[in-house]
Amino acid sequence: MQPLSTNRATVSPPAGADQPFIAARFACLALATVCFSAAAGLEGSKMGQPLVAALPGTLAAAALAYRAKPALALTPPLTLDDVSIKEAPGKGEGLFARRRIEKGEFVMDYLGEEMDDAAVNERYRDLIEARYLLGLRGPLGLDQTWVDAVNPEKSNLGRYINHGRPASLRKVRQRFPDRRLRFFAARDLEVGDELTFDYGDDYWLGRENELRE
Ligand SMILES: C[S@@+](CC[C@H](N)C(=O)[O-])C[C@H]1O[C@@H](n2cnc3c(N)ncnc32)[C@H](O)[C@@H]1O
Repeated sequence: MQPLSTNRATVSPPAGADQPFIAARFACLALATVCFSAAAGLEGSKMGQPLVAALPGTLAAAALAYRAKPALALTPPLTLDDVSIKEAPGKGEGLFARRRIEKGEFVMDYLGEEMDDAAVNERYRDLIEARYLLGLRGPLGLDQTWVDAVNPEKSNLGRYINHGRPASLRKVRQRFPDRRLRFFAARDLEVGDELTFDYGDDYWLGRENELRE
């Protein structure tokens, strides 16, 4: 887990920061395709053998390609130089752009206290009280890690991002090397635009009356 305090670093990320990851993904896929084609093109009538031989490498390259985007090092997260915390009518406080944020730019992760089911049950008798709690499912949805950003001292600016639909941020769920939710700009944001992500329908069950899209 990264440091949890609100990030006030002054470094601003360059625009279009997720383009290298898209390039990496395509490069890996291209490599996988080349390996596969080379193996499949080997002489002989037993096509099955080279195909089987190429399979592990192809799968590994495809997995790497799939994971490359979120797992590679990113530009620094946005700070209070780039965004501000302001009143968002009907939603409490929210996060707003202080400068133009370009589509594809890395915004930040959702950081907070990492908890297991037992810790969550101990903290909250009813999950409706858990307004800053995010569940990150593992492979096949078998286990779940919780991130609770209720404490501003143990979370980051991600806790101020309100729900929106359509959202101005795109979510990327990272599972490797650690589990986290990352935000990228889904479109160009102008100064004053609100940063939002889609919380999902489940979040609003029992809270329907509060919702302002
Ligand atoms: C993670 S917090 C977001 C930051 C919060 N607005 C604040 O002031 O700290 C989630 C809570 O914000 C409010 N909220 C977020 N998006 C909303 C929306 N679209 N409509 C109404 N309330 C919203 C709800 O109270 C929700 O439980």
